[in-house]
Amino acid sequence: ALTQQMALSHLSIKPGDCIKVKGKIEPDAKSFALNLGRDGSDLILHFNARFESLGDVRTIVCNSKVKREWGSEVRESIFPFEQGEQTKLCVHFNAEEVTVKMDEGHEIKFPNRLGLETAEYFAVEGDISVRSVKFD
Ligand SMILES: C=CCO[C@@H]1O[C@H](CO)[C@@H](O[C@@H]2O[C@H](CO)[C@H](O)[C@H](OCc3cn(-c4n[nH]c(N)n4)nn3)[C@H]2O)[C@H](O)[C@H]1NC(C)=O
Repeated sequence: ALTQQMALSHLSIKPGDCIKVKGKIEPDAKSFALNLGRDGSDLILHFNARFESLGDVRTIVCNSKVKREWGSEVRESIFPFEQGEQTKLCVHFNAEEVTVKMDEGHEIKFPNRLGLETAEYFAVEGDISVRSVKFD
């Protein structure tokens, strides 16, 4: 399992809000993840950047979680992260999809399988040290 760096709950994140995370990826990072949803058991997005983990190399794996059960994974085609570097991610969602904007304009979209209209939970885990989290 990934070490939890930060978990915020009792939020009321609305469609259109942007969650901006700035952090530094560890020099020997294997994996880091962002989780957004109702709580740790019900996630509209688990965004897992794997440098080298679970058989994946430099691959973003996205998934959802419903009542603690993982959904079906999607492996993205971009991997705009480097070990030891600063990174900035902006997560926002609506009832249809979740969007993650990364550095240099890279962007991925993932279906909002739970159809959540608000999110109360946001967590960051793995080999990243979070410098700031902004909701605006
Ligand atoms: C090929 C073998 C079977 O498939 C593999 O099955 C693994 C286990 O489900 C998949 O890894 C999980 O993928 C999840 C997203 O779909 C998460 O990234 C999960 O790591 C986050 C995590 C671990 N844990 C955790 N570990 N131990 C406990 N108690 N909790 N909780 N959350 C990973 O452990 C992994 O991504 C998946 N790989 C493929 C290629 O499908």
